Amino acid sequence: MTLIIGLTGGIASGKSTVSNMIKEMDIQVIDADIEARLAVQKGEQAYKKIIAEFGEDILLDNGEIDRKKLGTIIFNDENKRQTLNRIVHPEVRKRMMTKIEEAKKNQEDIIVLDIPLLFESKLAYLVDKTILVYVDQETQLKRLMARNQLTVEEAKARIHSQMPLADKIKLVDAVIDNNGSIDCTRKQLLQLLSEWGFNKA
Ligand SMILES: CC(C)(COP(=O)(O)OP(=O)(O)OC[C@H]1O[C@@H](n2cnc3c(N)ncnc32)[C@H](O)[C@@H]1O)[C@@H](O)C(=O)NCCC(=O)NCCS
Ligand SMILES: Nc1ncnc2c1ncn2[C@@H]1O[C@H](COP(=O)(O)OP(=O)(O)OP(=O)(O)O)[C@@H](O)[C@H]1O
Repeated sequence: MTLIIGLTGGIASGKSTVSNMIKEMDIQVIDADIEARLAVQKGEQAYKKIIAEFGEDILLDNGEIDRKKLGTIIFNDENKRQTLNRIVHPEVRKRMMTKIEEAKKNQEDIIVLDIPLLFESKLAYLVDKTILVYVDQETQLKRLMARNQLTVEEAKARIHSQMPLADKIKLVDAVIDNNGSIDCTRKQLLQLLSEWGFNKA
């Protein structure tokens, strides 16, 4: 039996930071953000649909999607965000399901799905256990602004396009508090995996 863990959080709450620690333990991580990038590469169905909906203005000179431009549009317009979600999410789900099936066939003990929108997109049925990477609002805002070079308004628009962490916290099996140091986060992760019977770490 493969234990499937869903790792979620909010934008810039530290999911990639935690999932990198998990990868270092030789546990397979399936990352929804990566699958979403692959799904909109030049020539893919979703790429064509995005151009049909958002126009060729959304492209860079090399024909790839201008992610910065598309981000600015969809994080400031709920209808357009939903349009993009309707195009991209089914493709992401398909890609993740294929990888889950492969992992099961390979009899992996444990795999982790890193899905920012695990609850918003109603994907929790895919996983056995859920972990929330939690930060307080101030830390989230500060880290997001620093990482993506955003103004307060731009960062808040992104945060508000997701379910608040205060609501997600009620839905998960475990919480990793990522307000403190990286070392403190790593300790919580190790403790949790060992509680769930995974001691290879
Ligand atoms: C809007 C896009 C072009 C911005 O690209 P960019 O490279 O700047 O950001 P990246 O893809 O790395 O996403 C960063 C974070 O933004 C948040 N986010 C991304 N898309 C969404 C969305 N539709 N709704 C809410 N939050 C989102 C997530 O927390 C994600 O981890 C891109 O995120 C996208 O295509 N989004 C639609 C697909 C999607 O929902 N992806 C999220 C996981 S399936
Ligand atoms: N404990 C920590 N202390 C200091 N900085 C941190 C900590 N954890 C993460 N960061 C920084 O905060 C930013 C957001 O972290 P990370 O990229 O892991 O978040 P994420 O949840 O994967 O984001 P996204 O949803 O946008 O993909 C990064 O710049 C990261 O280096």
